[in-house]
Amino acid sequence: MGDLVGSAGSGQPVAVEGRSMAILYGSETGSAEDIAIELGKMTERLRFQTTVDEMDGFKLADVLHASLVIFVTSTTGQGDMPKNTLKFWKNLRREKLNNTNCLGSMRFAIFGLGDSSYLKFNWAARKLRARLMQLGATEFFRAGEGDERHDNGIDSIYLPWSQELKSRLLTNFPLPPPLAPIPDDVPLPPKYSIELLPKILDHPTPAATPSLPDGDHNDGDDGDDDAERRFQASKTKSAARSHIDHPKPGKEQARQDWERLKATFPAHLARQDPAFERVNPRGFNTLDKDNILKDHPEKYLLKPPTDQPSNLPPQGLLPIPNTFVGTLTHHERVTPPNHWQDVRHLRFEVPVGDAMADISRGVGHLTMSIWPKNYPEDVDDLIGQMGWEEVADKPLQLKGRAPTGLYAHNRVASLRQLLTHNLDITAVPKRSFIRELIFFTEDEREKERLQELTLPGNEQEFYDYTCRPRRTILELLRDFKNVKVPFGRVLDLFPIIRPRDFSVCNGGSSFKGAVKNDAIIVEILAALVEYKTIIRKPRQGLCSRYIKHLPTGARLAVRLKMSSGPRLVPNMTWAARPLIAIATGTGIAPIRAILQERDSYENPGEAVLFFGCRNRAADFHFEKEWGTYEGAVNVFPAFSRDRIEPDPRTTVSGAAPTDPAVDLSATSAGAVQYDSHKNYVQHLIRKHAQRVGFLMVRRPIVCVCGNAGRMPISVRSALLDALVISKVVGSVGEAEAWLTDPDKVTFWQETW
Ligand SMILES: Cc1cc2nc3c(=O)[nH]c(=O)nc-3n(C[C@H](O)[C@H](O)[C@H](O)COP(=O)(O)O)c2cc1C
Repeated sequence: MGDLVGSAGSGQPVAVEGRSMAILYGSETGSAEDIAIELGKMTERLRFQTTVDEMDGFKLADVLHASLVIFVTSTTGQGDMPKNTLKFWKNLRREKLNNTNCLGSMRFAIFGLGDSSYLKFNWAARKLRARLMQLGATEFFRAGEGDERHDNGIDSIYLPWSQELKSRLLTNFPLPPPLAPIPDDVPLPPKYSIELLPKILDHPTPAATPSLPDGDHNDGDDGDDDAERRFQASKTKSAARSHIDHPKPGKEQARQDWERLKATFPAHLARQDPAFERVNPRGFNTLDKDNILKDHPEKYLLKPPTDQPSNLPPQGLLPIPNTFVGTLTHHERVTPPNHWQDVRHLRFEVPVGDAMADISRGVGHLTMSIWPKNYPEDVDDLIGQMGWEEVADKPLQLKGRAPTGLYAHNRVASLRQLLTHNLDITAVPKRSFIRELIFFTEDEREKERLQELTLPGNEQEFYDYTCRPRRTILELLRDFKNVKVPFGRVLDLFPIIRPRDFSVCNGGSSFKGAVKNDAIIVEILAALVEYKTIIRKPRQGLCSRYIKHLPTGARLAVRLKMSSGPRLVPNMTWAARPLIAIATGTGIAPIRAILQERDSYENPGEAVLFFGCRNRAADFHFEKEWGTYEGAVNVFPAFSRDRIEPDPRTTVSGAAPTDPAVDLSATSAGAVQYDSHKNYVQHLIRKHAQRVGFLMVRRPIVCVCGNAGRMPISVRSALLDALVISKVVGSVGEAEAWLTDPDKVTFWQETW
């Protein structure tokens, strides 16, 4: 971290010497990372020399060089730290640091992201904060705890917190006169650099993607070596269509882009110019507030998703570290065609080679990550909108640091390849994205509208325009037609495609029933995300659309990792413990894996499964399987949309199937009419309270998987009631203590 850097268009340096800020994040699915990036932009404007990276990207010693440190972390698993913090966290927890006051010089602030439906709300941030203070660090600003359960999600807490933090920084860390913060309408210098290479790609078609060399282990060959080699090698091949281009040298191109950018400002001057309206005689209807916010579906060129798009995303494997090459061997829609939800059962054959022993240890507890890709029609669309046709298929070299999670062979890719494999052009735009667009349009109305959408106080408007209709970046760019992003800025602007994690839904012999010795069979159950939004335009999640059309035989880079929390089937002793599983929808996936894994041991313990779905006929997943397990698995399905009637198949043989006359006065719900009108898992838990109580005193494993939100809260309350109803304890307070005592119950929740 060093001297003055760059210039922010005012002739003044961007950062002040010795005024440095390290922003360290821990994130599983990107929310904490987005916040860290946004905070980074804020502190850059306050002229802190700012570095934003995941915690594991920092060495503890380096962090101490920063004047101030901001930590942003989500909580995952059961109150656990996110994966990209584990190295840093381990370092911080070393015993030899105890009583050393080694962080005595650190001044920090922390923002946590969590979900209050979890038992251990925001525990990662709390644990981290406690340890930092224990090692002598000083908190310079109060901790913030965002909660997904709030009306506007994390923003409800984050926005006021960050505004207050900004004021505090301005007051407590004043800038030396005559410096002032960089105004919001002056662009910040680019962070990432890509330059044109003076050769064309050997496969300049939309479908062109680099492919892996031999072998099935995807090693993530992401080195910096000899970027030209591949192009040289293809020279003869592509001679017929090759032409020598003379692009500007990268630095010169970047400088020109930068000058052009700066020239579009300051915005307020243009806005005040009365001639502006005259030189823009075309109507601004599409940008008028009413049109933008009310939205007219017919404005969009996007066709509703068809069942078989003509042009599928290209196959081809990115050099993603620690991945294997999985081949799709089975792909089936398991819900009827007329059912509202499209759920897919996919099976992959994955040669894992030497990693077999490691992976086998995690069976029953694994997730599989898949990196989705964009469709060629969307990529073409964006290239057209931005006017990138000339450069779209030319090789680009990534210089310096690349954004976290961006993978390209030898750091060379065409713009089309980046847009296809790396950049999430159909994500719902974040506030920081919209704010950046202001710098890329010369149309004053557009600038003004973009600004309005991001102003503090306009959260509802922002939310109505982006999240509620789940508008995509592509669609937003169609609304703001004059936004032209220089291709060299794509890495600064567009989010990176993140892998989507799916719980592996098989275990035991089904998992290890290998075709070859070093191959395993991995199955997932994927509910495709398809929305009908308030603007009546059907929407699909990026990964859902990708999976929907994946043909059998497709080869994908997949990563297998252990879910967080305790391993639930590590050995025979654990397999023999009772299991109380509660799942809704595709939350059944990890439960099935656990049941199959338990079944591979002799004498697995008794299991009860409360499974919530809509209809027996539509989404009672794996119905036919439940009777085939060796161990006792008693399944109590709760069909929320079917007529409720006693079903002999759902009762426990030999055990009390229904409640006796119970005294409900001590339960949380008082006199609960638990199964008179509704049929959800929580009602069945109360109904079968005696069975639940019977298992609760036998040191069970309790798993809750499925939808986040009300479900885990209601289930918890029902479990507490079951403990009271079955007279295991005398009050809800005692039940609470029972459920949270790790010596009595192992509690595991995975909801999303
Ligand atoms: C599998 C899973 C486990 C979670 N566990 C917890 C938890 O124990 N405590 C909590 O407060 N939030 C928990 N959350 C909520 C996340 O912290 C929250 O959604 C956050 O915004 C995610 O941020 P990220 O995308 O940066 O990881 C969990 C979320 C998921 C999907």
